[in-house]
Amino acid sequence: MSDDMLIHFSSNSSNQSDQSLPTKIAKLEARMVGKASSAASSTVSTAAIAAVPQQQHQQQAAWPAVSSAVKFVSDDLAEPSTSSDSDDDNGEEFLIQANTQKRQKLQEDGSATVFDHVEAVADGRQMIVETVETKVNVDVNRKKHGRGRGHSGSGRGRGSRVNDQSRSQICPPTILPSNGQLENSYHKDSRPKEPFRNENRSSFEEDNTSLRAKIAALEEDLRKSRQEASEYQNLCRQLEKELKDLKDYEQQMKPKRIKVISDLLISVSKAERQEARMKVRQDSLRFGNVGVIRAGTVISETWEDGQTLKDINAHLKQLLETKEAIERQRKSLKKRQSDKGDGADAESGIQEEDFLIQDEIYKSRLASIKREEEIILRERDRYELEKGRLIREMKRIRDEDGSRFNNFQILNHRFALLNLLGKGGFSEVYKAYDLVEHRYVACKLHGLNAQWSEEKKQSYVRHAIREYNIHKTLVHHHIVRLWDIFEIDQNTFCTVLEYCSGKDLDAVLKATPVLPEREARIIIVQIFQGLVYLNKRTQKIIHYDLKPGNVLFDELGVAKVTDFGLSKIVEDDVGSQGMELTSQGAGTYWYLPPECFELSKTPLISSKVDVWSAGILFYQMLFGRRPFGHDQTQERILREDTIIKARKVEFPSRPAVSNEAKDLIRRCLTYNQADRPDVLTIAQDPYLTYSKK
Ligand SMILES: Nc1ncnc2c1ncn2[C@@H]1O[C@H](COP(=O)(O)OP(=O)(O)OP(=O)(O)O)[C@@H](O)[C@H]1O
Repeated sequence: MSDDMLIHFSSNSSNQSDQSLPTKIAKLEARMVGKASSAASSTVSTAAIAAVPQQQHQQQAAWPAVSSAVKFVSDDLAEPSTSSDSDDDNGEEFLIQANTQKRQKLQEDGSATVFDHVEAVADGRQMIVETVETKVNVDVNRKKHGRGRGHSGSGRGRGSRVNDQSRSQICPPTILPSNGQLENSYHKDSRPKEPFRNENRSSFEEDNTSLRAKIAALEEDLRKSRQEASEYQNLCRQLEKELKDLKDYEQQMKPKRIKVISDLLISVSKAERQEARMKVRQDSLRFGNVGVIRAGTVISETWEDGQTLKDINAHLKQLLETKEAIERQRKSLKKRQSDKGDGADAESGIQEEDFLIQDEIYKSRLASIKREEEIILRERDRYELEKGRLIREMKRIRDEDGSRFNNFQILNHRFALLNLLGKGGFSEVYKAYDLVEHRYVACKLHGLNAQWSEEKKQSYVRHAIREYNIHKTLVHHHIVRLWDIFEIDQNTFCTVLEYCSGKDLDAVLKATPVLPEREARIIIVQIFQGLVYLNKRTQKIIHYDLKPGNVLFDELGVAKVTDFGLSKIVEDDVGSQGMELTSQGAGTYWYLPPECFELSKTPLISSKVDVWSAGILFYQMLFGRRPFGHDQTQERILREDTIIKARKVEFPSRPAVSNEAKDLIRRCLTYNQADRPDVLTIAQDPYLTYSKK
C-alpha cells in the first residue's frame, strides 16, 4: 500500500516535471533505499526494495496521514510536496523526516492541541478552515454579514475581504485526514505554540481595531445619510406645499385669465365687425347697394349699382358711341369713294390717296377703341366679382346681426364664440376660440326646425350624432378635424371643427372662375389623398357630398374636405356592386353620378360616387363651369334627367388644358359605374401621382 501511495504521490507531484514515469519510479525506489544507490539500475532497484521494510516500519504510523494529505492537497496547494518532488535531494529527506516529525509533534501536543475543531472543505483547489480561536473573527464576520455586506462564499464586499484576510492570517492551511488524525504542514517546523498565539492575538487586535474604525466610519455615514434623508423630506414637503400653492393660485387665476383672453378676443372681434361694416359701406358706394322698392303693398329688395360701376358703364357707353360715329364716318367715306368712281363726285377734287389715308385714320381709331373697351370690360368683370363678394358679405353681416349667438357667448365653458363665418341650410358657423386648447376653432351650430315634430327632431339628432361619430375618428391632413360635439339646448347642438382660415373652394371659384391647370391639379390631388384615406380604413366611407363649398383651405393653402353630413359607412358585407342608397334625392345634383338618379330600383353606390364628383370639381376648376347642367337649377336637372343623359363629357377649346388632365376627367366621368375606377385605382393615375407615364 505504501508503495502505491508513494507512486501516487510521486506522479501527482511530478505533473509539471518532464521526467518519464519509469525514471521517476526508479528515483523513488532509490529514495526509499537512500542516497547510496545512485545508479538507477534494475538490480539496484531490487536492492532498494529489499531495504524498504526497515524504513517502512518507521514510517508506518505516518503513512495514512501522508497518503490522505497527498490525496487532499491539490497541485497548487501541495507546494512543499512539489518542491520535494523536484530532483533536489533535500526534498527527499524532507518527505520522510517531515512526516516523522509531525507524528512526534502530534503525540507531544496530545490533547493540548491548538485546534479544538478543524473543518476542511476542499473542492480540489480550496480549503476553508475554522477554529475556535477564530471565533471572535467569525462573530465579527457574522455581524458584517448581518449588515448585508459581502458573502461568505463568493462575496467580495468590505466584510468579506476582511474575513478572508483574517482567515488567512489566523488559520494556516490545515488538513483533516480521513482517519481523523491531524496534519498541519505549517507545524512541520515545530514552532512553539505561545508565539503563535501571541501572533494571532495581535493580529486579532489589529483586525478588531480596523473593524471598529470601519464601524465608526459606517456609523458616521449612516448618521449623515439620515440627516440628508430628513433634509430631503423637509425639502419634499416644502416643494409639495409650493406646488399646492401654485395649483391653488392657478385655479384662482384661471377664471381671470380666461376673462382677460375672452375680453381681448371680444374687443378684436368687435373691431373686426366694425371694420367689416365700414368696408361694406365704402364698397357699397363703389359697387352698389340693396335698395327697397315698393310696388303697392309689396316691398321687395333690388340691387342698385354703385358709382364705380356706373362710371365703368358710362365709359363703355361712350366708347360704344364713338365707335358707332367712326363707323358712320367710314361708311360715308366709302360711299364718296365709290361715287367718285362713278364720276358723280368728280369735281370735289379728293384724290384716291386721301380716301385711303382717311380710312386708315378711322380704322386705327376703331382699333384703339376696341383695346380700351377690352380693358374696361375686364375691369367691369373684376368689379362684378367684387360686387358678388360684397353681396355675400352683406348677407353674412345681416345673418350675424340676426343670429341669436352673436353676443360673444362661451359655449360648454370652453368655446368663446367670435364672428359668424357663414350660414348654411340648417346651420350657422362661427369662428371661435378654444379656451382650453388655446386655438381657433369653427363652431357649427345646428338648429333644428322649431316646426318639426319631436320624432323628426330626435331622428335628426340621432343621424347627426352618428355622422359626427364617424367624422371624429377621421384624422388626416386633407380632412377637416372634428374636435367635439355637444348639445346647446333642445333645438340646437354644436360641432367643433378645425378652423380653416382660407376661403372655401366655392368662394375661390366665385372670385376666379378659371384656375391655372397647375393650381387646379394640386387641389384635386389633395382631395384624392383625403379620399384614399377614407377608403383605406377598416370602415370605408363614401363622402357623397363633394362640392366646392365642402373643400376648405387653411392659412397655408392646404385643401381639406369637410361636411360629412351625407357620408355613408360601407359595411363589410356589401357586395361588389356597392351599398344601397337610402337617402336618394339628397346632395347637390351637379356633382352626383348617374347611378344616384336611378329610379327603377334602389341604387347601389360605392366610392365611385366620390370619383365622379371629384371629376366634376376638376373640370369646373379648369373650365370655369360644370360639365353637366351648369346653368340649370336643381329642380330642372331632375326634371330633364340631365345627369342620366350625361353619357359623354365635352371639353371647350379654351382654356387650353393638357391631354393628361382631360384623360383623368374622362376616367372619373365614366358613365357606367361598373367601368368607372374606384378611389384607390384612380389615385394611381400618373397625373395624380406626378409620375411620368
Ligand atoms: N371649419 C371651418 N373653418 C372655417 N370656415 C368654415 C368651416 N366650416 C364651414 N365654414 C364656413 O362657414 C360657412 C357655412 O358653412 P356650412 O357648411 O354651414 O355651409 P354650406 O356648406 O354652405 O351649407 P350646407 O352645409 O347647408 O350645404 C361657409 O362659408 C364655410 O366656408
